[in-house]
Amino acid sequence: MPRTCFIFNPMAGTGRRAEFPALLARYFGSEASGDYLLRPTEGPGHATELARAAAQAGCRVVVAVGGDGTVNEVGQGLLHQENTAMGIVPRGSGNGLARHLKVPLNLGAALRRLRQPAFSRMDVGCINDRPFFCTAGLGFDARVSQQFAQAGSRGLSTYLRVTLQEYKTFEPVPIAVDTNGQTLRTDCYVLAFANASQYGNDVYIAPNASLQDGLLDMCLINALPPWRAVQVAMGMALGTLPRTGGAAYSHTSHATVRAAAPIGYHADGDYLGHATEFVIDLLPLALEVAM
Ligand SMILES: Nc1ncnc2c1ncn2[C@@H]1O[C@H](COP(=O)(O)OP(=O)(O)OP(=O)(O)O)[C@@H](O)[C@H]1O
Repeated sequence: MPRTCFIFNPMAGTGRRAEFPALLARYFGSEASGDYLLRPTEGPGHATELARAAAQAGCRVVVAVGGDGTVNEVGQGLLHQENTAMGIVPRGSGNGLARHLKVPLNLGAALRRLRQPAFSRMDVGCINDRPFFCTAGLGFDARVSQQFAQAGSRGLSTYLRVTLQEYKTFEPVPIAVDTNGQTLRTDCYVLAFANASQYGNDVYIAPNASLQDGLLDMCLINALPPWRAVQVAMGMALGTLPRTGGAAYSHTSHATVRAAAPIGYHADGDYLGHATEFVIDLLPLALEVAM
């Protein structure tokens, strides 16, 4: 069995897709020589099956070639698999986890590193039993994920357009958050749980988040009048959100949330639906990564 399996989402990102197999051949030799496996995905969820099968067949590294959605699916397939680490070749639009891990955004450079990777472990979050590797959250960011998925195009400009459009109509929902022995009652504009620091595209929701501290950075934004929206947007872009006063932070490994009305939620930018009850947990160092 080859040591490395590349799981390639041909629909991820905004650029040219056909070039990846040729690039892979340049850095890893030909697939026929048995040096690696290349497995294109055929639709949502397929990367999880392919990753699990590759791990069970004995691959040491399974590489997600795509964005955070592909990383999430591959990561889910590798959870609880001994001796298989996840690599990333960032081919998505946002690439939040890859950026946090400082994986080169240049595909050739990312592939070169994977020829002799360094291994480490990272924490994994769960929201209502769905694993997330980068961020999860309730409220406005989930609404943006929901609308972005339906926008018909991807990339930063679509993301910004959708964000502005949804800002005009989004109404906060009253919530109660139980964590660290306390109950916090507030209106929720955004309640984010950050394992990694950013949403992608270097938009930082929790710039101090660590993948190895056994904790999620919980970030609450409870009102967004226009002046605060500008403050929050600037803080996210510059990585200075904690210093703006526009968001309140705490750290947690377990939280429950009850909402007064159904509220949307997402994991790694994938909109998961609406709910009124949420359980958020952290699995310490549950995934091995190869970078
Ligand atoms: N063959 C396919 N056809 C259509 N969709 C696919 C296919 N394979 C995977 N997908 C789906 O494509 C979605 C988007 O992939 P991904 O998130 O990796 O890219 P992205 O959205 O461009 O990047 P990012 O999440 O970093 O912004 C994933 O949710 C995945 O389930």
